[in-house]
Amino acid sequence: MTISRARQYTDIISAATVTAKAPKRAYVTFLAGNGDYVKGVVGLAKGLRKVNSKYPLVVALLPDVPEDHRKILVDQGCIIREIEPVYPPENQTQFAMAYYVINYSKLRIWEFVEYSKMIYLDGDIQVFDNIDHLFDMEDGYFYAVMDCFCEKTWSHTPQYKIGYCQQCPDKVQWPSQLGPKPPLYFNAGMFVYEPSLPTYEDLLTTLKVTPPTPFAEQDYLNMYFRDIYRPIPPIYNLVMAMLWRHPENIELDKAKVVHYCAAGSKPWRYTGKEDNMDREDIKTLVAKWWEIYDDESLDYNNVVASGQAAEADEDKQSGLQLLLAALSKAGGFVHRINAPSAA
Ligand SMILES: O=c1ccn([C@@H]2O[C@H](COP(=O)(O)OP(=O)(O)O)[C@@H](O)[C@H]2O)c(=O)[nH]1
Ligand SMILES: OC[C@H]1O[C@H](O[C@@H]2[C@@H](O)[C@H](O)[C@@H](O)[C@H](O)[C@@H]2O)[C@H](O)[C@@H](O)[C@H]1O
Ligand SMILES: [Mn+2]
Repeated sequence: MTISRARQYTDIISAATVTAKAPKRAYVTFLAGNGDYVKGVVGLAKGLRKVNSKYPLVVALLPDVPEDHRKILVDQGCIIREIEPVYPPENQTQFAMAYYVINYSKLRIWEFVEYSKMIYLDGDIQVFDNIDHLFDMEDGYFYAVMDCFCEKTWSHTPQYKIGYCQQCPDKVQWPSQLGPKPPLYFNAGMFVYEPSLPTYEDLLTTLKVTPPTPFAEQDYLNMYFRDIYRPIPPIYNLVMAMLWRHPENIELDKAKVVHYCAAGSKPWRYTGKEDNMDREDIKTLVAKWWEIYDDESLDYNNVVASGQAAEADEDKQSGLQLLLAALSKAGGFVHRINAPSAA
């Protein structure tokens, strides 16, 4: 084989290895409307930066998110991806919250197949400790934290009516006359999943023939992934109501992810007037959220600038070392520079 042919093969192999990149991972959140949830997403982006997460934050946003909000997110280092809304079939359902109807649009994130694995986080979530290790959990499952049925948002359900909650299954036994105990049910504000086009297509097709229910896409995702759902500890999604509903299941100081989903707990709208919002732990969690949101050192441009400054400094240092090394070849000169000054 001639040299040039061997060289050709080497070039092809090196090109192939470059293109066969390691599978990509990212966090992803969802943003709709022109309201103040954009503050939640900015807070989340800064929180992930503060815990030195290795992966970027993708924001799946609806067409109604205004240009100035998109710029804010790009300036915070987010990767924005516009998605089309997903609506459930025509229905008379009374959603637990009227705006939940837009949450079906979250289903678009299964189309982000340039990523092999993603962690979805609601915009009203903050990450206080690094959770990158969750990406290394076994593939082929849907990981999320179990929800709680005790808030009045669940008053439409049989479990609420009889006082049953999966967080304390022995407190009120599930009566056999109501049929089988409900399967484990997760909160859809945080989950670890693998984007996949076949799953994406099937999610949208199945949705067309699935009557909507009060918790909208959360109910739907629970039904759809029921067979591969694996519960993960509540430290990965502290559903706020757990603090007063099941304090025995919570170790607040160990919570890595806090979900500001209780009524009145959204930090950017917090007044402290709603039920439970005057609790000291809630006030502390809201203050912790604002500490990150207001921390300018966590702004993407400042982090990049300080990184560039450090790099420039490093370059300067290594440049100086190179210069000194070159000079040392000139014999002795460097000793005078390095020689400790006579005390
Ligand atoms: O006006 C809205 C309402 C919701 N969301 C997004 O949809 C998610 C789910 O809604 P929310 O967190 O309010 O539901 P909860 O967890 O409080 O039930 C939010 O976190 C946001 O990411 C949004 O961007 N704009
Ligand atoms: O569209 C349905 C939503 O349902 C869930 O929120 C609920 C749920 O957590 C209840 O258990 C609480 O009682 C309630 O306060 C809270 O709003 C998800 O957090 C959210 O992302 C989204 O899927
Ligand atoms: Mn939420």
